[in-house]
Amino acid sequence: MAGSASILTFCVGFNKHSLTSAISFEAEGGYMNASMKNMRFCSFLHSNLQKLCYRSTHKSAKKLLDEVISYGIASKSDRSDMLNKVSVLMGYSSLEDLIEQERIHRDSSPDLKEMFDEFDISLACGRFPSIILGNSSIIELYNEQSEQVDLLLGNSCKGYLPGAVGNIWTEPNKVSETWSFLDLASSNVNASLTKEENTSVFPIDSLPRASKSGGNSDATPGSKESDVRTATEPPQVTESDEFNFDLSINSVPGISSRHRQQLDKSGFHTLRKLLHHFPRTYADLRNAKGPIEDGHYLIFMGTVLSSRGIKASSSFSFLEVVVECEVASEAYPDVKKTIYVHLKKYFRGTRFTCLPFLRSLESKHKEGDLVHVSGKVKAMRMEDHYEMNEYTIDMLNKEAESNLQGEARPYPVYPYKGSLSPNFFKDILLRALKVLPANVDPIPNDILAEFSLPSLHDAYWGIHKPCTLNEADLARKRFIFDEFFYLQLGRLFQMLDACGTRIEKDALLERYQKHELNSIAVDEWSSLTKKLLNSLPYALTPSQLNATSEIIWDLRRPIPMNRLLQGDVGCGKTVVAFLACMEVIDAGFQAAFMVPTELLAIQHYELILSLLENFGEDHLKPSIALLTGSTSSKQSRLIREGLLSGDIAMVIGTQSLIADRVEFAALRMAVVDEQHRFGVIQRGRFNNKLYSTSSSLRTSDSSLDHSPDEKTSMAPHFLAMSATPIPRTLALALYGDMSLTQITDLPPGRESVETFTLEGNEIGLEKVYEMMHNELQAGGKVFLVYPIIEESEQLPQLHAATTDFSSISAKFEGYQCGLLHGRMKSDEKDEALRKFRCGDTNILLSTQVIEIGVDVPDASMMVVMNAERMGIAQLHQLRGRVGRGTRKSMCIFVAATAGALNRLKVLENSSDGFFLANFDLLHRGPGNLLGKKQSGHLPEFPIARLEIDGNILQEAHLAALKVLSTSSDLDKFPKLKAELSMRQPLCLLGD
Ligand SMILES: Nc1ncnc2c1ncn2[C@@H]1O[C@H](COP(=O)(O)OP(=O)(O)OP(=O)(O)O)[C@@H](O)[C@H]1O
Repeated sequence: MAGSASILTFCVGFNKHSLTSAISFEAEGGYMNASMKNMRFCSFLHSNLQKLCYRSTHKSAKKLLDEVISYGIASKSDRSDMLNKVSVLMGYSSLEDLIEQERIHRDSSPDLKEMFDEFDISLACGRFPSIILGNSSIIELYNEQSEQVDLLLGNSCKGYLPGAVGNIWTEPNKVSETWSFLDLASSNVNASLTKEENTSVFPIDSLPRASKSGGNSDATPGSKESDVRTATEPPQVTESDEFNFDLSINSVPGISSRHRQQLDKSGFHTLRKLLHHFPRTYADLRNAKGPIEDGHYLIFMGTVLSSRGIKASSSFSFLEVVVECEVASEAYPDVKKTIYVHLKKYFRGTRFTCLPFLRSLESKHKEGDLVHVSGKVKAMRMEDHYEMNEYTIDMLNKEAESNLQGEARPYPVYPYKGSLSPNFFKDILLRALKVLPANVDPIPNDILAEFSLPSLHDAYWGIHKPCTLNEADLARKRFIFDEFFYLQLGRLFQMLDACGTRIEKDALLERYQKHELNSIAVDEWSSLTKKLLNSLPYALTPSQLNATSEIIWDLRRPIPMNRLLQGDVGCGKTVVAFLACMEVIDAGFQAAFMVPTELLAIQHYELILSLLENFGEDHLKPSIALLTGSTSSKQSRLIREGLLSGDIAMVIGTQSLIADRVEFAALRMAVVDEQHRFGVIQRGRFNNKLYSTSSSLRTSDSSLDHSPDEKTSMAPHFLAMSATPIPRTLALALYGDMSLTQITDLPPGRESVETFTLEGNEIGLEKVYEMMHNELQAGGKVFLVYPIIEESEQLPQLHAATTDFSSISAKFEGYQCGLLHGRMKSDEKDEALRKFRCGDTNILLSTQVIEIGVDVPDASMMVVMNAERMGIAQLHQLRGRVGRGTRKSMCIFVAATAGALNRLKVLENSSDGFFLANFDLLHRGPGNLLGKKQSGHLPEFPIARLEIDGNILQEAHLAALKVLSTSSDLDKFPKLKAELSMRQPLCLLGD
């Protein structure tokens, strides 16, 4: 969409979609370039909300109506809050959900898509592979809030915003009292740095560009620089020794004190911060070649013919700027013809009809000024005259002029930052570039050459002053590479730092570099491990065997394992982890197994006990304990004593395992199930539980590399498990130091779960109940999953487990219903699950507590209410609770609105957890895939996007390994070490 003007125009008649579009647009920054838009949106929202409230008799709806009156003057967070509530009132689970649905709706409706595409200036950059319009956010080194922060954080709202160029609506009522403010904020008409302003700084051309870098310079076609880059005066800083990216902005010559203050106010304190203010996109300054058709978004360059502020009536005025442009004639492409573009901007209100205001407006553009205009064209009556009511206009300087004559080069378009205009950035950045010494790159040349990267010097030039789009693209790749590279380098550096000896360091590096699998064959597994293997009622799948062998190989190494075991739901990870635990227990050590819920802890505990039953002789059985929040204090004291003395070999439990009071005699392995439900910090806490010697634990000759007596402190091996398959790139970003083991096959005999999506209206629910009846009659068991426990006033559209309990019981007479939710006591939950498992209950109404790990192999049907509230990966996890046995199973996702079904459809067609996790990553971003807890530990990548730049992350990982194999303490690369500590103070790295 181009602007709220157009959105509101087509929203005149109320329908749900128009309100959705407007809210979605507003939330995504509709207000962001001109705060006065809120007034307009506010009235629109209010009037439509009134209509909604007639339909809803709910008290909260009325209250919301009162609140929305103040939308226009509310703070950003309050506005966000209001939009959220309106979204919920409309039947969406949240504002984010509304945007998601809106996007899907738009994508699936050709008409709407066309309408949106029409405004999409990404068309102008379609040929530009990696710079994505509106997505290259401003680098925030200091994290201060930019004026242009979207209402919604999160990725869901990015990706189809047209950005400043497309946003046009101007509501003059809020134009600042001082008209001088107008050029900066009153519209999207980009405030140009006027010639007068330019006089306060030295002429750019007097500043030299440092000579071309000595790095991998031939990777960048940067040699075709125009004369503006030539040197005539000595630079302020050219010696790379003296140079530092974190120098104050004062090192850039020729900045007036006013501009310095403005820069400072906008957070540009250092050269690095300034240089990382990247262009939002690049425009092609050559005038349109193809036919000029109504409604097309086009870019022209030309000279201003006239600029007039016209009073049309006592309360109505407009500005008309006419730009003369030369374009290729349609009939004869080689022949030029002249066209006239009329840029029009309207003002309503008596204040805007007075002469000084109009004069001030027209003086912004002078006759003969070279300008670059872009916007939606509409033919006027006169031939070769076109109108643009939604436009941006940029003043061009000499450089652009010379470009026009010579070879066209991409024209960088910068985002506004505070009161600083795009043109100001063009100017100041050119000055900053000129003080860059050629040899500033901390990354060694051979690494640059190996990964075909331009030097840093060339990359800065390439991104700010590219000669070609490829050059800009390559430069952008370099900056993404840097973001990933320093992250990986920091993590690996810290890991190596923790290794005591050279041998350990080499072993660690070798492990990362070797791609072939290292594994220990079953014959060589310890006797206890083999005993457990033989006690299993089934044979391991090839994948399970491989995974166990790989883990055991790691366990026999002198350095702590750090491995992520992942596989689809129900693939049998638990038993692999148990086998690994047996391996360390056999060697005389202890193992801890941490799971996110008590229910799961009990389930695992019961499973291992039942497997140990088959062991026969008692004295060979390791002693195993269960420790959760519900364990009585007496019992938990006994367990803690047992762990400290070494009498207990393995403990299964919840987060209580990492409580300070729990100490181990010889903890050698920590397993964390559903790793991403815990923060990375909790994982790190196991490392504090270093073992000390405990000969009492020794039950056989150790096959591990050394016994506890030989070494007194080593962090335990760490095995994380995840059934939300984390795409490899994400895993690398989250845990740069982790090895990955994947279980790729499912136990034999599993049939895929037949999946349906249905709208939760009366007809839909009747259908669901009918299917449930059929399943129960056929002897099946049904999970009925709810988003909340009790009905809530705030969330009237959500089904609730306890509320539905009696109606479901009545509906399914003759069948027993059970209830399971997080507010029940531990033994009540356990009992509810037990009854369901043994068949005493046939329907289990539950909340998402069952999402993780609950294993009832003969449960054959699942119905998920308000499925629209959950992510795809999460729904897949839930679905994994059925189809775990050999019985044919089915899953129904019920969504509150028809619109929400589209997103869920992917689950009907795929049961591949890796595919679905990738889908979630692409559509909702890493934050949503991982959930709040874990995504909080995701590093910030200002320009890289994990979901599409994954290959660069892999390269960065390899490059970091390469550097550290040459010099594990980075002493051979002092510049790199300095840069690393600048970017990521080493004490803050890792966990
Ligand atoms: N090789 C196998 N052959 C047959 N059944 C198996 C095999 N491995 C595991 N199972 C069974 O498959 C079911 C799922 O196993 P498990 O609970 O270990 O899976 P999981 O990967 O941890 O799943 P989730 O992530 O959903 O918790 C269990 O009932 C288990 O007994």
